[in-house]
Amino acid sequence: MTNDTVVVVGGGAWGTALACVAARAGRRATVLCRDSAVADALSARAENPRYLPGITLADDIGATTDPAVLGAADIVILAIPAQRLRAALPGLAPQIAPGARLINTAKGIELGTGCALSRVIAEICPDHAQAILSGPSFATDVARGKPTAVTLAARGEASALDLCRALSSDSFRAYASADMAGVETGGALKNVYAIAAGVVIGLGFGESAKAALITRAFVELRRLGAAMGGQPETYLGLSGFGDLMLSCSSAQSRNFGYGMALGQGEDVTGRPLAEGVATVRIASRIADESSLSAPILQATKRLIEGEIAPKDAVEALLSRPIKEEF
Ligand SMILES: NC(=O)C1=CN([C@@H]2O[C@H](COP(=O)(O)OP(=O)(O)OC[C@H]3O[C@@H](n4cnc5c(N)ncnc54)[C@H](OP(=O)(O)O)[C@@H]3O)[C@@H](O)[C@H]2O)C=CC1
Ligand SMILES: O=C(CO)COP(=O)(O)O
Repeated sequence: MTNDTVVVVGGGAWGTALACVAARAGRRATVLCRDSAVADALSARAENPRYLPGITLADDIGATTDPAVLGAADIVILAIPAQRLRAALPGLAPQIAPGARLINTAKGIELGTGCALSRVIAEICPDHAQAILSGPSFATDVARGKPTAVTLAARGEASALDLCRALSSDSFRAYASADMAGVETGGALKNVYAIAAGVVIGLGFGESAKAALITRAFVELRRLGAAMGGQPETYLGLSGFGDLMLSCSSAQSRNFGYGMALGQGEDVTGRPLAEGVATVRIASRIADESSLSAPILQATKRLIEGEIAPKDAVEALLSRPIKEEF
């Protein structure tokens, strides 16, 4: 398989960082932006002042707003928000080269339908093989070339390994997996628990409480993920435990930041993208329909919907009946 040319759809923080990843791995990388001002800044100054201000990017990254660039791609990386995929893809799909492989990097579950994003992509691009890249990776770290490791899942070990090789470099290491459902659900659900961890810190409940929350969140995440088709061991890896840990422990995470603001009683309108807000709504419906116990997820949903105050949500979790840990 030829992997020379990578087109990244989405000129935001993650799309820009992933174009740097591809360029560092020796690929010809182009970002397909929606906004010509972002494309111009990337091309002329190797900068993305809107989404990654202050970071000088590799100067061999191309940028355009012309979807025709997809016609020359061997690999198309999708880096636009989860809830935008269904609307964005139909305009792009006819332009994508027939043999190109798609790698989705958005983290979420479709709100209106409960569909995994891989299903949304398969419905709109049925003839293209797809993969999922997910794991503990902040765009700012990755764009700066700081060491990062992620999971890359595809149907078939050979395909996953081939894509891992195509994107890995001395600062970015991708591990192959064949468990697309496990990698996808881990990335989507960790955002919900990052909001919950942010709430705990925003309330001033401290690091011990946060560690307890993360540990119990991990139990829930594995339970929900398994019900959505993931394999248990996948959640122990970078795209599961790794990403949960990162996102629940750093204010760099937009989901954690959203939760912290909620915990501090701030107005969250207009905050940066927090994918967990949509995911918690649909995941709570999925949990209810399958009668799965997910108290942290359900409390987070009630809190986000304004049905319960942050402090009461945490107290409700602590006052549940005493039971065995496992
Ligand atoms: N940032 C990170 O550290 C990481 C992010 N991710 C995931 O990557 C995905 C994207 O996140 P991120 O890049 O950070 O988000 P940003 O908010 O930084 O950027 C979103 C980008 O998507 C573009 N976009 C939105 N809607 C459309 C559309 N309909 N068609 C084309 N482009 C569109 C925006 O364009 P415009 O500027 O024109 O609005 C913007 O360039 C999310 O699912 C996130 O969870 C995964 C790992 C790490
Ligand atoms: O997914 C991420 C890190 O792996 C980015 O997290 P946020 O979307 O919460 O910023």
